Amino acid sequence: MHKRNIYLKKRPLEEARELFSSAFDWGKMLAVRTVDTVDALGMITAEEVFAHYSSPGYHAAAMDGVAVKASDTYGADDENPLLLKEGEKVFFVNTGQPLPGGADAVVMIEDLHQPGSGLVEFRQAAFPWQHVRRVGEDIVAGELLFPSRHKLKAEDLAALLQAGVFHLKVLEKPKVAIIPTGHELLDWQEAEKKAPGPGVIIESNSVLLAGLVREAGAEPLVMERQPDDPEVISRAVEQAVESSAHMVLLNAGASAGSKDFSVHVIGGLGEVLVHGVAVMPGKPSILGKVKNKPVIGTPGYAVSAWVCFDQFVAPALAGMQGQAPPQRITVQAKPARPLPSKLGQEEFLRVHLGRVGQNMVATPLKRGAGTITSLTRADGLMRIGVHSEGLEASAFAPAEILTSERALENTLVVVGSHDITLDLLAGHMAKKDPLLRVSSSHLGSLAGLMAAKEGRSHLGGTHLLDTETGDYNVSYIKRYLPDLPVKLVTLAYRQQGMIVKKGNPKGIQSLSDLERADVRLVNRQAGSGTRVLLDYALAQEGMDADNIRGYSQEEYTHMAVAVQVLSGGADVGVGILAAAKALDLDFIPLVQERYDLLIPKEHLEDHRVQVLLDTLENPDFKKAVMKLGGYDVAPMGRTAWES
Ligand SMILES: Nc1nc2c(c(=O)[nH]1)N[C@H]1C(S)=C(S)[C@@H](COP(=O)(O)OP(=O)(O)OC[C@H]3O[C@@H](n4cnc5c(N)ncnc54)[C@H](O)[C@@H]3O)O[C@H]1N2
Ligand code: MOO
Repeated sequence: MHKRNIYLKKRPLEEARELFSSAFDWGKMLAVRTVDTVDALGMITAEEVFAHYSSPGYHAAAMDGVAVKASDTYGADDENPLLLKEGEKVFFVNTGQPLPGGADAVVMIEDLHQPGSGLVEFRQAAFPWQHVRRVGEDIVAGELLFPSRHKLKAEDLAALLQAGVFHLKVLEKPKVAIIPTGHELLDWQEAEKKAPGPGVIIESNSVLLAGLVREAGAEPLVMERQPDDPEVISRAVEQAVESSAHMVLLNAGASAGSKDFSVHVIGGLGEVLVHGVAVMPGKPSILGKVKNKPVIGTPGYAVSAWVCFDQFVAPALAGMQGQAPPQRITVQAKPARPLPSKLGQEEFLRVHLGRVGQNMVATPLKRGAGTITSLTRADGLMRIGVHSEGLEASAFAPAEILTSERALENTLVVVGSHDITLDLLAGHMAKKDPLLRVSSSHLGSLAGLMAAKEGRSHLGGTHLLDTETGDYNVSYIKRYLPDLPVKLVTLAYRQQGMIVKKGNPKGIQSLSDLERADVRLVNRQAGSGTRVLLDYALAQEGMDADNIRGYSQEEYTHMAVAVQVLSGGADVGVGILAAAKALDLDFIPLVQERYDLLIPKEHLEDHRVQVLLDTLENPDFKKAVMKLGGYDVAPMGRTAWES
């Protein structure tokens, strides 16, 4: 068996970047070539560019009217109108036309009177060069238009043509070879024919990396996928290094698995500069050098590959093209909940961002390196430093923006209990206002109450049963938010019950079955309404949580509970019917409960909240919720209580 990798040394990110950047002469990697100006969009100038022609090349009328010699009009005013003869001293011109001999000013057609017989009347003197674009007003022949290493935009190409520069020297585009590796990978064309089975992964990193390469102004060369065989991979890397590519990305096999060969391959062909970086995701990144070309081992997990690209490849491609490393705009944001992080490594946390009152609130997305949706849904990145154990919910920290600043102002921030209708709601709200987005954090009802209290959300879902009165939410709000004016709006009544495998193989019928030795529960987190419900039901039945296997195994959403049941992590979980239906699981009803939205009154007039409240009146939305199953939408939008 091949020896497993042990990281040479986990380098701090900055040190790894420095080692990599100083190992190459980036600025000298790209050849220079001449292209037609019209084809040079996005290219980088290889030398200074000077104008050949002036623009305009002649004195031109800047307005429609007449050209005159200004001094011929001196003395004209309302009392002393001046008549000049057309063709002698006055010449009609249109915008852009050259001034006829001797003329040095243009009078706009609106300011003239034409009494007839070729005479033009002036009631105001013109001053020299009025409404005239003089030779070289814009560009003077010989002047510097662009420095070397300037990235050409559309307006730059237009200026170059005006200046008579029709061909110019640019840097060739960097070429980046991408080699996907892994026995388990399946091309999408094959996956289209038949859904991949266990152990088979649809190959998607090559499209991820190729896209990122393009966005960095370079050209991807996606090579054939390679099996987990060090000799074969080595040959492929060698071939890529010998090719016209300026850089090679060897994807996956970067970490310590028995089939992770990248570091041996790169080391065998050349030199490993860095293996292992103190970042997460992206830890197993490999930075190497083969025949003076950079060869990078990008980790197999998509987010890790993205971080590796973002931190090493993108700055390198910028350096090759004489550009500063890309830098994102940052905002100061408050995390919607405390975000603990491992000491000793920098974490790149993907977050939703949205403004609540004065605060920009950051809601963390999934943290796993294999969760590509944590990137597709991210508005920002919060970086938790190597020496930090995490971010506190009350403290501001910088977030790098991945989307537009405008989008951040259009996000409704929802923190509280999870309900599947909240996901539907976002789509229906967008029909009313396409710019609106919803960021939903599923932390449970009680955490939602706290977020509302602390100004970290616009609203939150809650379904906290008052075990004494049988009512929902009100007593909790009175206890936890005594001073916050709020409105409680009902979203729906919903069916809670036990989610079990299709066909109910364990024959679970009632709560008492949870105490059976062959039954394993997946629970919801403390502070969630569903947990309150289960604990209450157990107490009523006189059951002891200690006798329930899996009671301490917690999940944060109904869907996560259903996934555990589906995948065999548990036999039963308490949740809503819609979650069971979504995964084709069976369901044993327990109770119908009221699910409300808690809205602090200070946000009631907010446009985003208004759109939400309007959507609760929308029959299409109600229909869509009913279709999920297990919901009674009759009370949707009703005020359940207000303080
Ligand atoms: N014992 C240890 N295991 C792991 C460690 C470690 O330090 N010790 N590191 C973990 C970390 S962190 C990461 S990140 C991953 C990535 O490791 P590899 O670069 O070796 O990647 P693979 O194991 O080959 O693949 C991971 C994952 O990604 C999928 N994959 C690979 N290529 C593609 C592709 N082209 N398109 C889509 N998906 C791809 C692959 O199938 C795997 O599921 O390792 C941890 N393990
Ligand atoms: O650090 Mo790995 O890069 O978590 O996924």
